[in-house]
Amino acid sequence: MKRSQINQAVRDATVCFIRHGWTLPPNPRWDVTDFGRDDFRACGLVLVNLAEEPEYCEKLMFAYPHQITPAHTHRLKKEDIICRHGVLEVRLWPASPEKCSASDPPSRVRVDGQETSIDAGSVLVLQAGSRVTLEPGVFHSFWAAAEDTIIGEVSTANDDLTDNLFAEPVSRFTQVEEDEPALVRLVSDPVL
Ligand SMILES: O=C(CO)[C@@H](O)[C@H](O)CO
Repeated sequence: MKRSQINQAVRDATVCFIRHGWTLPPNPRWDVTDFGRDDFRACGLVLVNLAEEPEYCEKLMFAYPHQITPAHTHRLKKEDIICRHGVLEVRLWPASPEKCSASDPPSRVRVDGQETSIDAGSVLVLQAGSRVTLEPGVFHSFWAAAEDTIIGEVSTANDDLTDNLFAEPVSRFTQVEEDEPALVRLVSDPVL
């Protein structure tokens, strides 16, 4: 990604967070990625790592409408993905998507704490305030289905270097092309 695109995404996410009352801490830990696909508006995510403790983590995320986070699961992390504002759509598979078929028995996930049956590859629509609880091994892909969608994540330990298993080859962190000065430092930027 170009640094100018990253700067614009940080500005757009900041405006959206402020507009809906999500005040960031000083020196937020920004993470902006196109998952190596080089088509950020179609595939990408803006994240702020709010808490990064060994026992628990929290993130605040922003996605443009229909911008997708590609199908992945986690080796160890259990997480709640939360729609904080707007509408969030989450596609779920009990295992790697290419191993699932429509005839598989429905799997159980918890939505707002309630066990729910869901067919492999079907889409959950989360309205603001709702969350889905994902155990390690459950593949998920998500996107914003409305303007100003703000996404929360509360989880066990997060390690984006080693814990993501993507269904298709992607690169978790983007390669940055420096075309203007950086507005913020990303978690993936080299330490100077
Ligand atoms: O786990 C998630 C979303 O499910 C993010 O925290 C990761 O950073 C995506 O790679």
